[in-house]
Amino acid sequence: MNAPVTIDPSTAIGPLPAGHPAVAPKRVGVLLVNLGTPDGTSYWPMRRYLREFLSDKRVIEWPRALWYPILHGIVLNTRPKKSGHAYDQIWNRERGESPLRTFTRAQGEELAERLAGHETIRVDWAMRYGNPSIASRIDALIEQGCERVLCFPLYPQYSASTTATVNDKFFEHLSSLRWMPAVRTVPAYHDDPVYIDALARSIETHLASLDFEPERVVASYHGIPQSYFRKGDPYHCHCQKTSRLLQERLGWPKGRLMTTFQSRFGPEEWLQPYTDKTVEALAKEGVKRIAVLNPGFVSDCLETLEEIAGEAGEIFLHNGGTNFSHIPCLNDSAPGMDVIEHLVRRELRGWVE
Ligand SMILES: C=CC1=C(C)c2cc3[nH]c(cc4nc(cc5[nH]c(cc1n2)c(C)c5CCC(=O)O)C(CCC(=O)O)=C4C)c(C)c3C=C
Ligand SMILES: [Fe+2]
Ligand SMILES: [Fe+2]
Repeated sequence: MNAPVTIDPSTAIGPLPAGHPAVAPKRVGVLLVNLGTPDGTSYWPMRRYLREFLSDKRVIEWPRALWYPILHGIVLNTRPKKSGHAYDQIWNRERGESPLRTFTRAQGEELAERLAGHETIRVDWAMRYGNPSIASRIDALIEQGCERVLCFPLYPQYSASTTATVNDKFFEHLSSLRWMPAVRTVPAYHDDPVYIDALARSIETHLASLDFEPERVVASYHGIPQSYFRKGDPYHCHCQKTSRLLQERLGWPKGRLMTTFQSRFGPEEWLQPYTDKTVEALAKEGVKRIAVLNPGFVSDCLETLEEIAGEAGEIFLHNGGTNFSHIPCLNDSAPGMDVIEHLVRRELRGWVE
């Protein structure tokens, strides 16, 4: 019988017994996770991405027996071409990837720089759907010696269809590991003062750069089906609270900042008022100048660049508006990184001093 190992492998004091696996230094990992992205805009990469995304029960809650025939029989035959065309309008050709991936990488790199004073911290980033996968980046963090990992779903407002599914995927991979790291997840931060202040500063800076003064500013959030809200998803309340705090922080009169919901998918009723219908109605009522921001998106992506900066702008101008401007997401701007850094430092308390 072998003699028991008397050294503490986590501190690696003393020589390891023959055959003992190499012991890495103790580190703390931070994993930023955003929604996802196809690897390319042509049919097959689009189809692979949409298949993974739209097979998620947290995203489409319909019974599988009802949804799968529609998904595989109709959606995956028609949507890849349509979505591929939309991605083509915004694709980052220099890097060969979607803007969401470019911005998420930039956020990861900038956060790593901001935390460089802490030798034990390693920062990485991943996508819930597509690449780099959450599993592959957890493995990479563990390989670097991370025994503790903070998972950061990059969504200010909680929704089961975004925050929860990132955490599901994170825990799914942990369940396959023999030596599981200790973990924490970053909660939604829809009412965090640092986030509200960053949004307000981004609005003020953008409006100051315009050669017109918008009569209305529209805060457009990604929608969810009404049925998810009725089942208890707090997303709608989180969005409303973000808008209220933002309006208070800006010191604007009631009504100047409007809240709307975009990106409907499928036949169900979604959260209202709808963004496209609202900008159309504003133009028809005689409002000439508006600006739109997307407080629920940490990075610009298909839904902000193509659907809002592109389509919503066209709808507004086509119906009588004269000036339309899209206020960029916080992305990797200094105020945006202040938010991410603030939340990560707060959640690492007790793990990193
Ligand atoms: C029932 C379907 C969907 C729900 C619920 C949903 C919720 C939801 N999504 C985001 C953020 C993003 N969604 C993005 C794209 C996107 N979303 C859906 C459907 C649902 N989203 C679809 C079908 C698509 C793809 C669009 C297309 O192919 O035409 C993106 C953009 C990704 C990118 O790479 O640019 C984001 C971000 C939130 C915040 C949310 C609920 C709160
Ligand atoms: Fe979505
Ligand atoms: Fe969209």
